Amino acid sequence: MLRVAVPNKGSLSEIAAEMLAEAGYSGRRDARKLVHRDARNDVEFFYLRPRDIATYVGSGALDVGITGRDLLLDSGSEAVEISALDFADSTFRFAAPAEGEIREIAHLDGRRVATSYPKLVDDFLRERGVEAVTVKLDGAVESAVELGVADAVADVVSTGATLRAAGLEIFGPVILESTALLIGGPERREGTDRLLRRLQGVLVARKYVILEYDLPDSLIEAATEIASGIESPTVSPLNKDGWVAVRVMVHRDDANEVMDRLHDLGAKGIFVTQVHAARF
Ligand SMILES: Nc1ncnc2c1ncn2[C@@H]1O[C@H](COP(=O)(O)OP(=O)(O)OP(=O)(O)O)[C@@H](O)[C@H]1O
Ligand SMILES: O=P(O)(O)OC[C@H]1O[C@H](OP(=O)(O)OP(=O)(O)O)[C@H](O)[C@@H]1O
Ligand SMILES: [Mg+2]
Repeated sequence: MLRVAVPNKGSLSEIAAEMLAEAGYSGRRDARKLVHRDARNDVEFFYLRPRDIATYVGSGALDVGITGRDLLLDSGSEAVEISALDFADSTFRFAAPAEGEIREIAHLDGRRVATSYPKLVDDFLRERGVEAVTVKLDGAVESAVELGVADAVADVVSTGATLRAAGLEIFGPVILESTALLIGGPERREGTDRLLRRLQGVLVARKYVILEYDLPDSLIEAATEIASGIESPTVSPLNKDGWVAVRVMVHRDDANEVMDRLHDLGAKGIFVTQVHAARF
């Protein structure tokens, strides 16, 4: 039975649970439950703090887990990235008071940097020869400067709204680009590949739609240039001389533009359907 670590709280938990459900797994019904066994799929889910997941997986206590790249690297665990999961994208950045003196990482020498990711920050600064004191906080790190416990912060940035609201401005290089990951131990356990294929199926289903339309067969080449599909479009005969039916996968975000272009080319009866699941 594959033992899977799933985030029980925070930014990752809801989408992780949604993806597993879309991938055909049953999940816990009660948010206080710590373990859920999906016997049909031969998987057991352990609901854990996102920050602890890399520790469990790296030690071999659990086989795989869903967590953020920033949390994985900060943990110092031996767990490895198996695949990115296309959610919880963020960058990890330094920030200091706008109009202040700290404008580059060299200015952090001898200063205090508040963060929830002390290893990530220490490693980054040490490699660049900067000696700062990291102040470990659990969250709401942006308040640390205003409240006088630090001179700068290093934190997760998505829209930047939290930093702006605290009067802080980003400076220095990107510390890390983070995203949600499927992680595993140093050795890949049996059953991991099946979970990975299912999650990748969910990613494809979220990203693509199926476009179908009818077209004079003389226009197939031009239509393929507009939408070429993953391999190539499926073209079937219609019961009308000189016409074909075409089926093709397109990026969800491009679907309307592609439909407009196919319409202008001469396609008829263009419609879009959802992909519910996929295997590649
Ligand atoms: N605003 C955000 N946008 C995108 N990803 C985020 C955001 N905040 C946190 N993350 C990502 O979520 C993961 C952090 O998990 P964590 O549980 O700490 O989330 P959280 O929202 O900070 O939860 P909490 O603060 O309630 O503990 C990290 O990988 C981090 O990069
Ligand atoms: O750039 P933004 O879109 O504003 O998002 C970034 C903020 O989101 C997260 O905070 P969260 O809500 O998780 O609170 P926390 O600081 O307690 O972790 C993160 O720690 C930043 O503070
Ligand atoms: Mg947070």
